[in-house]
Amino acid sequence: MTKQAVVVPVPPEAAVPAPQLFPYPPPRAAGVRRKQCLTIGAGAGAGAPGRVGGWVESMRASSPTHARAAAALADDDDRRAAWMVQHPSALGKFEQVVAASKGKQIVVFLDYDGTLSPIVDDPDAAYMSDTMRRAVRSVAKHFPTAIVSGRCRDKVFEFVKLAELYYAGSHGMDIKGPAKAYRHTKAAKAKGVLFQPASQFLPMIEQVHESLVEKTKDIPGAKVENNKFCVSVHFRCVDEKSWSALADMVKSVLKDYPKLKLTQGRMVFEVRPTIKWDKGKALEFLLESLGFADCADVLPVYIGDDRTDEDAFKVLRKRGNGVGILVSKHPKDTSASYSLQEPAEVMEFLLRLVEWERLSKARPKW
Ligand SMILES: O=P(O)(O)OC[C@H]1O[C@H](O[C@H]2O[C@H](CO)[C@@H](O)[C@H](O)[C@H]2O)[C@H](O)[C@@H](O)[C@@H]1O
Repeated sequence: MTKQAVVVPVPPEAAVPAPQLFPYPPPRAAGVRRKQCLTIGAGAGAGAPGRVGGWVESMRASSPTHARAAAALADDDDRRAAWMVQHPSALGKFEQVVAASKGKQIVVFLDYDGTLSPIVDDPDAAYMSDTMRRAVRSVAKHFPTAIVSGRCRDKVFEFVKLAELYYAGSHGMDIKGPAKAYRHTKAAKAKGVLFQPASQFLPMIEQVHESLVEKTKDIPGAKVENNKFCVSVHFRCVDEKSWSALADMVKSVLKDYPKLKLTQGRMVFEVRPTIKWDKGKALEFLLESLGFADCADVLPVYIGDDRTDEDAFKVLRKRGNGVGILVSKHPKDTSASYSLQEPAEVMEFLLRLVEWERLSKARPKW
């Protein structure tokens, strides 16, 4: 077993005080540094001198190889143990998680890549297993369930293939509900909901997508993905020596589009409209559409692995209501309260949630 694969158990209850659902401000785990913010605002597309070094550093930080090497240097085991105290396993603390739902309707929000499907080199081959699909289908039978993804909504639907779910594609900028309303929901408007707050950006995103494809075509391994209201530029398969050149190219395209901003995910640049809309806003929108604007009625459970999921974790913290679960094998600065290591653990958690709901007699239903 490699060092990274070692699961550091959460110390016994007696030794470690049970974490609050939402300790605020979120405690910083020892040795975990806040990630550099890569958002480029209006007009700052390519101008900032000396920024390329920062970009490459951040690109390295999103590479597991570098993260592992850095973690090893900084005494990985100790850091992980400290981090796990602050972000215990949602499986290990399952009873604590579901206890918070007493008298409330659980609503489940699931990120796709890295949460329901393993991270792979080819974004077009990020398939979800049939067993995971069955688990998500079972969850949706019991709880309103939404997929919240950076991908184009149609593409994520092609992977998930479950018509009974809500889908929020393009980082929440393209929200669609199932044709049939959930019996668990309280609001009629949840049925057939469609919300696209960035629709005026469509022509601009098309243009930028074309420019990025053209500009990056000579960088081996670079892949530009059109996610409808946003564009991804992947560098997972790009030689590290070309990362700086790629970052420069993306920035040079964006300098003509001050209404677009650049953020970074797992070995990917994400070009998005500057509108104040993200996965956190999508979560709030969906809760309201489902008739659960009031925190007293609902327990949102959000599971995700990426930086963009942090917007949703922050919303849960701000509401003081909900369970944020980060999928990660490594300590990361996060606003989530709990952790799961990988998609296989996400599936186990979902199945346990279904089983718990089946066995639960006392909890009121809507
Ligand atoms: O919000 P998500 O559903 O997590 O989408 C975020 C990005 O996910 C995809 O990229 C990531 O997964 C790929 C396949 O495993 C991997 O090759 C890539 O390195 C990851 O960043 C998707 O392709 C992007 O468009 C999404 O923005």
